[in-house]
Amino acid sequence: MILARAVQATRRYGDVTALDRVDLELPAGELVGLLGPNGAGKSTLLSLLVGLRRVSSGRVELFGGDPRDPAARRQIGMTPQETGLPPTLRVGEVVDFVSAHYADPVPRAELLGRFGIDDLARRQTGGLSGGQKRRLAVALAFVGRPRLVFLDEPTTGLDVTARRELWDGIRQFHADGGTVLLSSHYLEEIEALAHRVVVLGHGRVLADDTVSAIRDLVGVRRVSLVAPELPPLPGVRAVERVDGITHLLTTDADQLVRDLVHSGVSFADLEIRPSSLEDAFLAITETQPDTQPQPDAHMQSDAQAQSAAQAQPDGQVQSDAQAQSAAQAQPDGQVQSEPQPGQPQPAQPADV
Ligand SMILES: Nc1ncnc2c1ncn2[C@@H]1O[C@H](COP(=O)(O)OP(=O)(O)OP(=O)(O)O)[C@@H](O)[C@H]1O
Repeated sequence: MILARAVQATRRYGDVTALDRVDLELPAGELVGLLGPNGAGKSTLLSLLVGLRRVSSGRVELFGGDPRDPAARRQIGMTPQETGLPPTLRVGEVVDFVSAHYADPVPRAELLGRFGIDDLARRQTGGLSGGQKRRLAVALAFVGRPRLVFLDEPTTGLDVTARRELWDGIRQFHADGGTVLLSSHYLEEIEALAHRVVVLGHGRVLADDTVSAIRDLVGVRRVSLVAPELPPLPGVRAVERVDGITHLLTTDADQLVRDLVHSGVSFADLEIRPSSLEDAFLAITETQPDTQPQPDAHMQSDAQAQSAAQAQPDGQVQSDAQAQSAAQAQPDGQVQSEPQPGQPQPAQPADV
C-alpha cells in the first residue's frame, strides 16, 4: 500500500524551480532517506507531501487523497527543519498540549523515554540546549501514534550520543510498523537508518535506489594537483580547475595516480581526499542537461557519456521501482486545491 506519492510534482517560487517533475512513492512500512545538498528541494518536497504547500503542477497524494485533508493529516507526524517551542512552557506541558490534539496519544513518559529526554520533563523549553530542543521537536512528531512520519534533517546540531538516541527512537517506530521519510545531508545518517534512499539535486530525483547502490555512486575521491596540462585519463568523472589547481573526481584514486605517473606528465602538490557528498552531487548534477556551468569553476564530466546510456531522456537515473511507478503515473497533473476556510487543521496552517 502506498501511503504517500508524488507524481511529476513541480514547485516554483517565482523564477526558482525548487522541484522539477518529481516522482516518488512511499509504501507502508518503509523507512526512506531523502538525500541532497543545500537547496536540492528536500524541504519543499516534504512540505508538499504533508500539505503545507501546494504543487505548481503535477500532484501529490497522502493516503490516496489530498494532503490538505485534515483526516489524512491526523495520521501523520512531522518535524520541520525549524521548530518554535514556547519558551516558558515545560517540556511535559508541551507534550501534553500536542497530545491533546489526538484521540490516543503516546503517554508522556513513554514518549520522552523513547527519545532519551525523560529527565527533561519539568524543564522550561527556553532553557534547553539546541540539541535537547531538537530531540523534543522530533519526539513530538510521534505523539499522535502516526502511521507516517516526515522528519526534515532531524539530527542537525546533535552530538553523537544524542544522534544515536534519536536514531533508536526512529528505528523503534519503524520496527513497530511505522513508515518514515527523513531528509538529510549525511549519507551516514541515511545509511544508519534506511534501506532505500532518494537522491535529490537541483529539484530533480537523481537516483532512487538502495543505500549501497548510492554509496557506490558517491564513493568518489578528489585528486588535486598542480600540472600544466593533463592528458585524457581513464576513470575521471569530472575535472575542475580552480586557482591553478586541477581537481579530478574519480572512484579509483590509486589507479588514477598510477595512470598519472605512467603518463609522464610533470605534476606537483598531489593531494587525495574523500570527496564530500556535495562534490559527488556536483559531479552527478553536472551531467544534467539544464545545469548552468559555475562562473569560477569549470567542470567537464566524462560521466556524462557514461551515464547517458543508463539515464532517462530527462537526465534522471531511475530504479526499476521508479520506472514502474512512472508507468502507472497519470499523464495529466492535477493541481491541489486550497483548503476551505474554517476547515480544522491538525497540523500547522498551510503556508503556500
Ligand atoms: N519560500 C521560498 N521562496 C523562494 N524560494 C524558496 C523558498 N523556499 C525554498 N526556496 C528555494 O527553493 C530551492 C529548494 O529549497 P529547499 O529548502 O526545498 O531545499 P533543501 O534541499 O531542503 O535545502 P536545505 O538542505 O538547505 O534545507 C532553493 O533554491 C531555495 O532557495
